[in-house]
Amino acid sequence: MPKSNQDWQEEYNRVKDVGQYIDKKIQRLKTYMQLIKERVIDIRKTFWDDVTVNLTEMDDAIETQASLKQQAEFLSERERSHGQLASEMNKLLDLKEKPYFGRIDFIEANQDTKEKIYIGTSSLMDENDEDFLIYDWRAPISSMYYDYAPGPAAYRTIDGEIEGEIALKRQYVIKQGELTGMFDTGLTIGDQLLQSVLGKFSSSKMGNIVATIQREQNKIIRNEKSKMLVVQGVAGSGKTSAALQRVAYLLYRYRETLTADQMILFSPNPLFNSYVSRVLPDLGEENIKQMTFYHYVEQQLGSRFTIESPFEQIEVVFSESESDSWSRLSGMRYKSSEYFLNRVDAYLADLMKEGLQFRNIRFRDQFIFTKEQLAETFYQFPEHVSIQLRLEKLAELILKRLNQLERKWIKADWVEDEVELLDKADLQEIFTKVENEVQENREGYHEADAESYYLKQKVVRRRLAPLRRKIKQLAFVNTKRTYMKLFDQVEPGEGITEKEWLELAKFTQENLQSNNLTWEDATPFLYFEKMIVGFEENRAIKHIIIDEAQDYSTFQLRYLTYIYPNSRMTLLGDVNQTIYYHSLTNNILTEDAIENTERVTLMRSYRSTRPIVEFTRSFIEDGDKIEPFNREGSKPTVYELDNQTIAEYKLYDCIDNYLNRKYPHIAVITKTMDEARELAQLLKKSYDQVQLIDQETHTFKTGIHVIPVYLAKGIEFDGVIVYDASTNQYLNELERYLLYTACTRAMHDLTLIAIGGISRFITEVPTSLYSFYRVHEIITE
Ligand SMILES: Nc1ncnc2c1ncn2[C@@H]1O[C@H](COP(=O)(O)OP(=O)(O)OP(=O)(O)O)[C@@H](O)[C@H]1O
Repeated sequence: MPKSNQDWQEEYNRVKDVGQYIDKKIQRLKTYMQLIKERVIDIRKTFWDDVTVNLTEMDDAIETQASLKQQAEFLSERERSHGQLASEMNKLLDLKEKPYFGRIDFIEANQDTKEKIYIGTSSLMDENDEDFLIYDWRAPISSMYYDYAPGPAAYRTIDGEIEGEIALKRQYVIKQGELTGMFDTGLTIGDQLLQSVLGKFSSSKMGNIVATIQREQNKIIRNEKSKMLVVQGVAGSGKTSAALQRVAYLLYRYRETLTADQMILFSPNPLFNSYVSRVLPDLGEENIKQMTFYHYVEQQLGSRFTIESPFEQIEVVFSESESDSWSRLSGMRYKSSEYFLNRVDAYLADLMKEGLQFRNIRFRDQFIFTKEQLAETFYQFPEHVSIQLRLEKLAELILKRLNQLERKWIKADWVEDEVELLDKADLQEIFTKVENEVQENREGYHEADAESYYLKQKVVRRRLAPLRRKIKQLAFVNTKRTYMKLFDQVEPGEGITEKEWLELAKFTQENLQSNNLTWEDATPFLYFEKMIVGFEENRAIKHIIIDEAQDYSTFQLRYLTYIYPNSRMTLLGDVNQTIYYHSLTNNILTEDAIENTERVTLMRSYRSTRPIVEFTRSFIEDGDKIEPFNREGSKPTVYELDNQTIAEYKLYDCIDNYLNRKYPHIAVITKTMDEARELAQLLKKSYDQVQLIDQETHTFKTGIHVIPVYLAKGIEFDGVIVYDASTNQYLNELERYLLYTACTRAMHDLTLIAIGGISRFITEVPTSLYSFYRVHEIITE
């Protein structure tokens, strides 16, 4: 729709006017903040002047304490309000740059007036605090901007649905407070604007998408009803983006009852944490806690076990073959299956009757309870009493026994010896205690005896403290040994032969025996243990968001629902980007079993150019259903090269090409960590800014990244080189997904280099969709 000059002028002037008004507010706020700052400095300086310190009498001391408390509260209140004003200031500074990005003109049903709704990242009221100059993108009325084309429209408020008509929908390009472009749009929000946003170079930090949220993404962002929201979205469809805008939306929508520390994002790797860390602060919200599931398991079990990381497990998968007589692969699949979960649950039920393993409780080589005695007492409880309750009762009993023994040990010789080792502070504490008791004038009180008794008691209690702590933690039950015994029962079950089961049992038990936890055992073991000793529930968490959810097992999901019982869940993933072997057969995104679930599917891919999407979607089943966003670019290039020397030469060539295009983020994606390490070493000889990404890398910078595919999850690069895309690297089903994941990281350019024959997944792609070169030798001058 052509815009008239008058329209343009009016909009141009409005941006200027709003800008001036924001400037005025900034100045006012600055002055006010300066005042508060001076006051805070003043209070700090004169803090002690305003406190009356008098410690002579008890009453005076109490008064002093109250006066101190009052002064400290006053100071922290001022500091807090300075903090709030600083956040208000940040919002205003952002609005000054870009006050709004969209507008709808809405005529409410049965009313004549047309309301112009300008939409930005936060709201702004006029001078009289009466009208909105800008509406927050999360306000109920703003939802129509994302959901409707011009014509009939409606939005929901707490009082019900408001119907009406959108007379105009407009988008703005505002740079540094100046209007530089505007478009009147139809249903989809500004193909034109989206084109320009998506065509830009990548950034080290993901940006927000509030100006161009698409309708189907808006469904995810504003979903409020579902206890569980499952999003299956193709690569680059904006799952992570939608998830983060959803967090911002929920924080706004429930600002009275929900805070950032009540939400957790489970992310695929540490690098991803850094990559998405700016989205929420840029939207004026605090970041929420982010962690990987591995990190969580480490926190829980890391002090007792060496835990294999999920990435180490992937590397094992690459080196194993299913045709081996027994491979860990079948174990991985088995241990993450619903079947195994049921097996574990059945075993837990059996433990109510028999089989729970205990540890001897000893103190200084003396048995307090043997494991047999503990088992006997445990199984004397009625069968219906839960394991956890029985253990708690048992702990009480043990602690009681310890109290009795403590009195006996106080008289022991070793205690006498150790009293000599007590330090000054300990002695002082006991002397004061005795002094106080002397003052109580108890009859027959003997000071020296009391001192000696308390000193010995101190020695015994100190020595007993670790044991008491362990007993309170129910550490006298041997969960490891009990879990190991599960594998003594010969019961192969689904998809696993008896011979395989025996191998699997031996492998599991040997590992556990030496305190090594494979990744496939980590969650089942954790689940098993917590079912016995009790889950540490975190009832404060109200929302958890799981990105790359396709890689989670049923166990992991079940576990999370147990530890966050009050939480809603948002699961986002893509079955075609599965990187864990176990998920090939049990993918939670495709399971129907999850109850109370709402599902949303995203089929449009925004990250990559049309030619890249057309190429990559050919690798996967039903790929033709993936809709590319119409952004032009060159076709992916595939090189089939005879040997490594030529391949390396081509690699340099491609990197030079990408560098010439000034791509800020270039990735050389390998299959394994070893390959990445070797290549990074090689490339560092010729280029600055080469960064090897491993599982410890926490920050994402500009430059050339050499990265194994499984660590590139969730991240994007301007130009991607897949090295090496040969048939012996990408052959089986899991490798199909890996190749798809690697290629879909590319925004603008994609090159695949294969040493020897190209992968069968590439040969399945119609040749019209890529440029192909076979090179036997490189001729240089
Ligand atoms: N509505 C949108 N407006 C602008 N950019 C968008 C929009 N939706 C997605 N994008 C962009 O597309 C790219 C991919 O988005 P995102 O990483 O959220 O997708 P994803 O589905 O999580 O991808 P993957 O599963 O492949 O990691 C990002 O650069 C994001 O900014």
